[in-house]
Amino acid sequence: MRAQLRRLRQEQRALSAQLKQATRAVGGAGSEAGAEAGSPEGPSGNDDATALAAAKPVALPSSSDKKKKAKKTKKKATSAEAVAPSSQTTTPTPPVDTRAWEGLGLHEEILGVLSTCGFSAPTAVQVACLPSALRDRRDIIGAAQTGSGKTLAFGLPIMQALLNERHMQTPAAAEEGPSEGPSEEGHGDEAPAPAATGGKRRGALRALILAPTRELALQVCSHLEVFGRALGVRVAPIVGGISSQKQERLLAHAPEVVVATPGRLWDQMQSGAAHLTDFSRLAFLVVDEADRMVQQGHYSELGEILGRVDGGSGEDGGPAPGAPRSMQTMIFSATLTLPANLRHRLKKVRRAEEALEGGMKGCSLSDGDRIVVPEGCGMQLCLSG
Ligand SMILES: Nc1ncnc2c1ncn2[C@@H]1O[C@H](COP(=O)(O)OP(=O)(O)OP(=O)(O)O)[C@@H](O)[C@H]1O
Repeated sequence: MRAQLRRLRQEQRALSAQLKQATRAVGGAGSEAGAEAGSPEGPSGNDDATALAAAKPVALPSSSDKKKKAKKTKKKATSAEAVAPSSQTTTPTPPVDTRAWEGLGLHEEILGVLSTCGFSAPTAVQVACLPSALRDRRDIIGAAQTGSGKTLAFGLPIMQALLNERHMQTPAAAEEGPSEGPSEEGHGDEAPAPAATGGKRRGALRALILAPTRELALQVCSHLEVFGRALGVRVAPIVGGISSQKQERLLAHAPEVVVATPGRLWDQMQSGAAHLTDFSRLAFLVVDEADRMVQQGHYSELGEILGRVDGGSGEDGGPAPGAPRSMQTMIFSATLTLPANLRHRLKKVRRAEEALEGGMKGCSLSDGDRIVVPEGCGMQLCLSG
């Protein structure tokens, strides 16, 4: 019995030594990543969380990081100049093989960014959405769980379209590659214009992404900025918590991509903010977390915004001069596929459908439990687990 006990103790000691060694190894790498990425945890942070971040060789925030960052952002956003850190220092990681992305129709430069981000393969929702969005330029209703990679499912088609445009317009300048990315201050503020524009600010808003909360909007913005910096596409947020001076500065740079919450965007639109009066060149409208959008009481602002974006004058509902000719609409939600309370959720989506009338033409909900996308309506339904 004693011998058995001794053996057990020895095994326990050996195990705990192994555990310590492993923790040190992981903690070291995690601390580095945390410190470089400006992790709030720092070297002495939560081991598990930093280990996860370190294990994922990506510049973009992981889901756990996103939650931490959302909290951090929430705190920061209450101060006058608050925006989430856009220029996260990237952890230098060896580029990964991106052959798994081939066949989806992505530009080589985008594959390059995916490689440096460490994204070796697309997620299911990305596989489901990208070909339809990129090649067929179809409208998308995308539904997939939180953390499944929806941001790039709608973000990459936007980046690709702007990149293609740049290549077509100024092949010589495009070969020179993008200029320096946005400043460390964040979210494109005071950044130089991309080289492809010959130093001039590009004019019109090309993509509008709506998210229900400022935290989500800032997360999406940060994700896309990683690509924007590399590709010379300016991305900026319009959310509460950013001072009006800072907001003006951001818009003065005429970002091609704006990520906004409906409330703040509508305020800015009503006050005639520069860059938000002409949607005639808008090529993408994305509504992220569409069901939450309705839950969070953005219904009326969303309706107003979509009215303007869709070319309604806002008064008689008729098409405004210069209304966008061919806008691609993508509506994403994390919750459409969850079986629990599906009917309940669909009721909310039905209201969302009304609010999003402009973007969901031709798509309806059946009496049962699924969204009906009629054949040939030009809309792709992408569901993923
Ligand atoms: N192809 C990929 N390979 C590896 N990681 C990826 C890939 N695409 C996205 N990610 C990472 O997965 C995480 C979740 O992605 P994303 O934020 O787009 O998910 P989401 O579905 O929008 O989640 P949420 O509903 O919470 O916004 C992010 O950290 C992102 O950097």
